[in-house]
Amino acid sequence: MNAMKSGEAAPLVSLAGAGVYRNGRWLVRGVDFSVRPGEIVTLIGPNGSGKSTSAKMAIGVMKADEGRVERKAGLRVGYVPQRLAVDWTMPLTVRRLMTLTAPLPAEEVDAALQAVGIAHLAGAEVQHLSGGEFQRALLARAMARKPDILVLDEPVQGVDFSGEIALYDLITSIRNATGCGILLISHDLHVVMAETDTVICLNGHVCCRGTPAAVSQSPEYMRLFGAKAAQTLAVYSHEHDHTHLPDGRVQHADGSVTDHCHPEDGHHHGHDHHEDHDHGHGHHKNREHDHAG
Ligand SMILES: Nc1ncnc2c1ncn2[C@@H]1O[C@H](COP(=O)(O)OP(=O)(O)OP(=O)(O)O)[C@@H](O)[C@H]1O
Repeated sequence: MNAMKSGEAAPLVSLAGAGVYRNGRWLVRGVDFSVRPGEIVTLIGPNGSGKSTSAKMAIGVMKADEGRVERKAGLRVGYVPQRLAVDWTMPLTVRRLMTLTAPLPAEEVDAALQAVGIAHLAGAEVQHLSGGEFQRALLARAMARKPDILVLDEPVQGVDFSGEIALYDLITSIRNATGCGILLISHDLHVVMAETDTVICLNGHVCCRGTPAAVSQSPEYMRLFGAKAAQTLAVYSHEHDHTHLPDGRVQHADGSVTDHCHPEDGHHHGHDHHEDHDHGHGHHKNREHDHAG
């Protein structure tokens, strides 16, 4: 639990049993989570498991077809999508990128670039930026609008290990400085930002949720990743026992394919505050199912 977070603060966004249905199938169902001011929530899950869809539902970019999605009145959202719809054949400076979709006074552009450590690259062409510099430019662009919630879809894509640690440190310091809530989508199934308050693992539904295990504090982890990494990264250990195929059917761990998840599984069977790191989970019949919402 971090000092910035007020446990009493009303959620900025909250989803209850939310799902999206498109082109004859459910992309994701039964999604429950909320993000409060100062809180960091990380969505993980395999490709196509509904991470981006859930984040888009949370901020209203995609409409939920079931369940409830509530947002604080007047919520300001800073969204860094996985991909930008930009014509990369055209030269584009970092400064121009900052004002591409909405005007921003020059001094605010400079301040935002300064805050993410790339003030010296204001005149550089976006095409020439490294992966880490590009993600910083996108962060600056989102932060310049002083959002209540920052939604980052895979912010460490194309970034090496040390760059990843530096970016997570930056995200933490942005949270500490502004108190904004952060909804992060991670491409890594098992290693998440240590500052994460809640990990939500999606697999077409909420598969499990919990805090990142405190293994990052363990001597073994420090030996493996180094002390600096151990401060920033934590392991979230779990197993998936089934995969949702693109045609809507479900492939189970034994290779069998059925039309649905097993009926007793429900759409989501979270076991809150899953903190043991050796203990995988599956669709065990005797496990407590989370059908809230
Ligand atoms: N607008 C849409 N219309 C129809 N299907 C969609 C739409 N957006 C996403 N999908 C499908 O929904 C599923 C979930 O996609 P989503 O992008 O949420 O997954 P993800 O977990 O973020 O995946 P990745 O890790 O690959 O980014 C995918 O099968 C995708 O093809």
